[in-house]
Amino acid sequence: MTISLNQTGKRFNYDWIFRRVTYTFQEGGRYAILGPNGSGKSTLLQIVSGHLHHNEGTVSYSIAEKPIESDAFFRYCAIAAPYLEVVEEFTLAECIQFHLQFKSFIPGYTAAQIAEIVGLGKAMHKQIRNFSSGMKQRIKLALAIFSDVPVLLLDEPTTNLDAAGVALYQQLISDHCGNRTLIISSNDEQEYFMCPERINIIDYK
Ligand SMILES: Nc1ncnc2c1ncn2[C@@H]1O[C@H](COP(=O)(O)OP(=O)(O)OP(=O)(O)O)[C@@H](O)[C@H]1O
Repeated sequence: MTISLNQTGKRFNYDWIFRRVTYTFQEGGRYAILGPNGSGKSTLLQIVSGHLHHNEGTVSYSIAEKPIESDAFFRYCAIAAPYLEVVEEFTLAECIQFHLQFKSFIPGYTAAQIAEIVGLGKAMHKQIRNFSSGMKQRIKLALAIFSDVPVLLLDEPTTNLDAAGVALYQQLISDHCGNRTLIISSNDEQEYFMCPERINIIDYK
C-alpha cells in the first residue's frame, strides 16, 4: 500500500494547521510524524486514515500501482489512537469478537492468545469500563497490531502505559509489524525509534 499526499493542507476554521504536504508513504516503510504539542501530528494521521478531510490538495492510495478508493482505505488499515475508544459496555472477549466482525487477526493467533500476550489473559470476562487506562491502551494496541492489514497507524502508542507496557509495545512492533507500512504520530522517541523515516510537521507551516 502506497499513500501519497500532494499539496495537502488542513485548516480548522481560519487557522491552517499545515499546508503543501507533498509526501509518499511507501509500502513497508516505517514513518514517524513529529512535532511539538498542538502542531498537527494527530491531524495529519487522521487525514491519512480518512477520519478527517483535508481542505486542499489530495490524498491517494494504491496497491501495486492500482488505485484504492479513499472510502475503501479503512479496510486496509488498523488504528490505535487516544480519540478512538473501545466500547465500555463490552467485556474484553466481546470487544475482540466485535473487532473480528470487521478485521481478522494475522494468521495463527486466537483471541485468547492475543489477550495473553498483552497481559490481559485473566481479564477476558471483565467489562472494559472497569479496565485501567493502561489496560485499555493495551487492548487498543493489540487490536491494531494483530489485525491482518497492510497499514498500521498509531497515535501516541504508549499513552498511559507503564515501563513494562512500553517494553511490550516495542516487542509487539518488533515481532509483528513485519513488512507492513507503519506510521506513528508521536513526540516520544521510545515510541518511534524504529522508524527511519521522519516527517516534521513544522516543515509544513
Ligand atoms: N476539531 C478541531 N477543531 C478546531 N481545532 C482543532 C480541532 N482538532 C484539532 N485542532 C487544533 O489543531 C491543532 C493540531 O492539533 P493536533 O491534535 O493535530 O496536534 P498534535 O501535534 O497531535 O498535538 P499533541 O502532541 O498535543 O497530541 C491544535 O491547535 C488543535 O487545537
